[in-house]
Amino acid sequence: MGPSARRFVRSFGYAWEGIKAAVSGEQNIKIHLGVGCFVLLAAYALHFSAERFAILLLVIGAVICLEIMNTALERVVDLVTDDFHPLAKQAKDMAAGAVLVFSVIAVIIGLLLFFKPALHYFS
Ligand SMILES: Nc1ncnc2c1ncn2[C@@H]1O[C@H](COP(=O)(O)OP(=O)(O)OP(=O)(O)O)[C@@H](O)[C@H]1O
Repeated sequence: MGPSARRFVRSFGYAWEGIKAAVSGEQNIKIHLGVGCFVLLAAYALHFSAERFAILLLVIGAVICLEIMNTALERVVDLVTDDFHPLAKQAKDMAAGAVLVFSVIAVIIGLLLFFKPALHYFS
């Protein structure tokens, strides 16, 4: 393997370490992962079309990515200051707000995606 290929593989290793650190350190990410797996299983059971499945995967992936970015930002803020700082509060609260906004959108998209297949399944 050449040096650039080795660097490429190593960067995957660092990214994997970041994912593991975020998941093990944050209860919210564990919950979102659990809910995501459950929703994917439910979609499979309801025989979702490829298009519905793709949208669902996109939404679940986006929520988890946002959670990881939020966690990264929390770490950076904690690294910069141990003291109370209004800007630190704003930064953390804004990142948490971004997760909240997309989580609400994700629930709405989920309901829209599940409505027809669930109706079809239970009728
Ligand atoms: N250094 C800081 N200065 C000012 N406000 C802060 C600071 N650190 C955290 N806060 C605020 O205190 C509240 C709780 O933050 P806390 O650190 O307990 O949780 P978090 O870092 O947001 O999330 P987690 O519990 O997952 O680490 C939030 O409103 C956050 O913005």
